[in-house]
Amino acid sequence: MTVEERSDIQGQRLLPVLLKIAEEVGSGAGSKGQVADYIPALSQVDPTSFGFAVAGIDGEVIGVGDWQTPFSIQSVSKAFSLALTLAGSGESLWTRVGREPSGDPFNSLMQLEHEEGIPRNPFINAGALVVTDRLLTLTGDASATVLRLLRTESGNPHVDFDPVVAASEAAEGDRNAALAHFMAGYGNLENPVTHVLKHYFSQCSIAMSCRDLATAGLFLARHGLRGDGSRLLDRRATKQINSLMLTCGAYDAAGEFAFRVGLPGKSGVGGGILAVVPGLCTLCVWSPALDRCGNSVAGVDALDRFTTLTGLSVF
Ligand SMILES: NC(=O)CC[C@H](N)C(=O)O
Repeated sequence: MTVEERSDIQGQRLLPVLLKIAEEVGSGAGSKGQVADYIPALSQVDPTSFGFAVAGIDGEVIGVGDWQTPFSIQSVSKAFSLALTLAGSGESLWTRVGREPSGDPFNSLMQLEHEEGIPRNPFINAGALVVTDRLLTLTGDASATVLRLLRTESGNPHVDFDPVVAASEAAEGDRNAALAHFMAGYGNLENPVTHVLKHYFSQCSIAMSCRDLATAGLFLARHGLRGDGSRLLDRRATKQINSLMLTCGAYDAAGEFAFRVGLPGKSGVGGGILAVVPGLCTLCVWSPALDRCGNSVAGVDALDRFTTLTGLSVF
């Protein structure tokens, strides 16, 4: 038996765990932390929202709370653009972006100057901009390629960009523009800054529910296999993405996330977190109130409790 064939998640067994977490954590969602307010579209989201979904590698999905409500996936999209880029161009990406935790905020410029335009990892904004740039060269339309993957793997053809969110990201995008121009100055972008930014903002604006995001991320739990059984990534690349999610997926709180949750995870300032139990399932939790590093307060708490209660962590 290979790891891909390990048993199903036995959703009925896990449902009481999710219900307990929804009661203990979800009921207090919004009481700690702040909803992202750098763009109006995100600041208007109800801070008390809480959803949690678990998707098994066989496709079974269970969830509680607002698990079917779409939210802005923001930086969770970075895991998918990285997967597509590694699938398309393999190892060559690693000459242009590093693999070490940054220890700095996700939109920091400081480190980029020290390291001469080579971002520390693909999950800080600078690194994600390089990944988007590569995907743009590879496909001609980076954000449409990410959207197509998310639609196909979630099985939901209605997953879409949110043009209002994308437009306000662009309107408030000076920091990301600075990062992109800076890297262009070091010769680390292949496409015009405006194109790269447009595709980056679009991929961040995609709206999805916990149900759809957990399902779409299952290739990370299936060692690279897509829902139809075809291969998106080889085992090695999938292992590498999961490893990066563990070490770099929660910005400058990645150490704290690994300490508490014990799983690869990627968070976004929309309040979503996608986590992976390799060989078994994916988890997606959403609650919009964030800590000072930009991670969902209730989301991290819920994942911490889930892995503790079930023993489903990589440790
Ligand atoms: N950490 C995030 O989710 C950041 C995404 C956001 N769109 C930005 O680029 O600032």
